[in-house]
Amino acid sequence: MAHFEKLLLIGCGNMGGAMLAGWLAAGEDPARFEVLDPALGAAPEGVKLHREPPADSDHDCVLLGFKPQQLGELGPRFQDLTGPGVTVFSLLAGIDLAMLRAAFPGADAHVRVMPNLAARIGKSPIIMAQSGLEPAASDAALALYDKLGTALWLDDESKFNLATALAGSGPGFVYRFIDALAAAGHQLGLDQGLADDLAMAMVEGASALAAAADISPGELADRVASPGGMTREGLNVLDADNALINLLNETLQATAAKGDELAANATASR
Ligand SMILES: NC(=O)C1=CN([C@@H]2O[C@H](COP(=O)(O)OP(=O)(O)OC[C@H]3O[C@@H](n4cnc5c(N)ncnc54)[C@H](OP(=O)(O)O)[C@@H]3O)[C@@H](O)[C@H]2O)C=CC1
Ligand SMILES: O=C(O)[C@@H]1CCC=N1
Repeated sequence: MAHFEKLLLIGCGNMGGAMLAGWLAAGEDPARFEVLDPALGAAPEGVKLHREPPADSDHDCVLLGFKPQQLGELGPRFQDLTGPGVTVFSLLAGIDLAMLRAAFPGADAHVRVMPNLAARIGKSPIIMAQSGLEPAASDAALALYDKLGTALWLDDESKFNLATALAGSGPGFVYRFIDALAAAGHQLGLDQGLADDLAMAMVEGASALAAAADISPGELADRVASPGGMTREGLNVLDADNALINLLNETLQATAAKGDELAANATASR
């Protein structure tokens, strides 16, 4: 039996919209998708848009793309859309499988999915954890999300918020880094436009090289630092007292902790 032939995306904002665009760009048939979003301007061509929960949809899975803070309010409204024969895929940060099972008890299976915005261009890591999928359905789920980048099962769900902080929120931190690098270049004397262009082009090339290289980013950093040269002086600033590592440690901790808080608040509001 085929799995996940018709996906109903509930909430097509920044992340859901990026995923839908990514699937369509990867050549998926738009007829495979429907969207439920009360105020969305328009769905992509060929994708049916519902303003109200549809009574006649033949979907076999939903993808929850609204905010975790809305679970208590919206969960009860979508019981009819998540009955037997339907798998619930959820993007809701912090909301764990036990909470998804409690919110959508009629569904066949429940899957946490954590992509990032690069799903739009097929370059997102996608972390997944599941409950209730048979092996063939599990393979089909992985294949569906693999079209948006690289999908993988995280065996230990207790690490999901931490993995989310690194890979789901991560682009936000990288964009902040690019901005900060450009701002520093400008403050020290480069024209703003030149600093912006150099920072962007540098990060694009450096990350492509790191992805293609057969040595680690740490070794690559050492290759950039010519003996007795300039780069080592800058690396010394980042490395002093583990400054950068400590900063990122704190960044990931704060981000992951917010996932626990979102879950606790959603539980309290049930
Ligand atoms: N942004 C990101 O990079 C990532 C986000 N996520 C997760 O994705 C989810 C969405 O986040 P994000 O895309 O950033 O947020 P957005 O606010 O951009 O998207 C949420 C969407 O849900 C819609 N919505 C609101 N109420 C309803 C309703 N009753 N029925 C259907 N749709 C509704 C919103 O419409 P309206 O705007 O009109 O209220 C909006 O289009 C969250 O759970 C988040 O944790 C996961 C990974 C990365
Ligand atoms: O900020 C958030 O909560 C979501 C989850 C990961 C990225 N964005």
